[in-house]
Amino acid sequence: MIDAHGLRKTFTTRGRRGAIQTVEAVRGVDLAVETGEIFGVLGPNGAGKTTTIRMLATLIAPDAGTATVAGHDLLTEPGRIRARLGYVSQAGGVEENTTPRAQIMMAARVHGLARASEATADVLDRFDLSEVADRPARTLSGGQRRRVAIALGLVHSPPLLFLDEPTTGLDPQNRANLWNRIRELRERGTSVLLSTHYLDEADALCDRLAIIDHGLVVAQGTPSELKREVSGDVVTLRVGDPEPAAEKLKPYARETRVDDEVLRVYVDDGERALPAMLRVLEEHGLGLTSISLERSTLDDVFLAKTGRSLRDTGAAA
Ligand SMILES: Nc1ncnc2c1ncn2[C@@H]1O[C@H](COP(=O)(O)OP(=O)(O)OP(=O)(O)O)[C@@H](O)[C@H]1O
Repeated sequence: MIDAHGLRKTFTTRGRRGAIQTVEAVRGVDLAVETGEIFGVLGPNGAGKTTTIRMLATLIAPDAGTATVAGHDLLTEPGRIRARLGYVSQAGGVEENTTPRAQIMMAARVHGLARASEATADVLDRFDLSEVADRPARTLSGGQRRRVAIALGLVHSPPLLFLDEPTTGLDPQNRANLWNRIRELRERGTSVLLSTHYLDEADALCDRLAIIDHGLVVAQGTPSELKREVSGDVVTLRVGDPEPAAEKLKPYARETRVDDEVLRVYVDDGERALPAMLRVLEEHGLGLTSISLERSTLDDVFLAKTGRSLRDTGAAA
């Protein structure tokens, strides 16, 4: 759905005293998004997420690089791409004094839909907005307003939807609700590219993701691939005699470590290794008092790739 190579964008602005400042917002981004997946661009504030999305959505022209988006060339066929995508900005583009129905209907007409009112009613229904559809948008809750913004981007049923930080500022319940709506989109075959600075969102919602920092992709893959690559999981066991237990568990481990009565087993995929490890301990009569599994997080990946924690960059986790 998206295949981008070497995208770059530098902004030039004039400071207060007229001095020219340049910001290299995106410094060579490669991205590949498959059809029908939820792809996340994860990074701290200012990493270049919005700029990347805006280039792929044909809203700003890249300084360098090439991309195919929804089957068309970004540089030579932006109009064709535009007809096949939906774009929801961070601000959302919802007009306070107009009703959701009127705004969505207008968007449907702009897209030239023959059955604009049916398409509007359908998208309002899918996003659980029918009951509030005829009130001015300013009277809606934050979660409802965000759903209106997404409905606006979706009324023409595009195969590709861009969502720029869709859940920022929402409470946990509204975030979970929106995650489910986004999953439903995937089930209908829509490809979704979203940006986020939430680690848990990237982990729980995205099929694959690119971690971006200072305008560069520092890692790309499924959440579990990325986590496995950098650190794997740790199984901590308390056993009567840890040394022989460590010996028996070596075939399952990258590394084992014994500290007093505690045995730590470093594995690639803890969830898979755990049943086999338990079987081995039982077979050899190595009495187990407790066992716990600590999984690595995407923050461990960010730390390994950039030398700092995403939590410490000021981004909420
Ligand atoms: N129009 C612009 N003019 C000048 N600088 C810009 C412009 N747009 C973005 N930038 C700068 O480019 C860098 C990347 O910004 P961008 O908005 O792409 O980051 P982001 O990862 O989306 O951040 P956030 O999570 O805060 O939205 C930042 O340093 C930003 O200040």
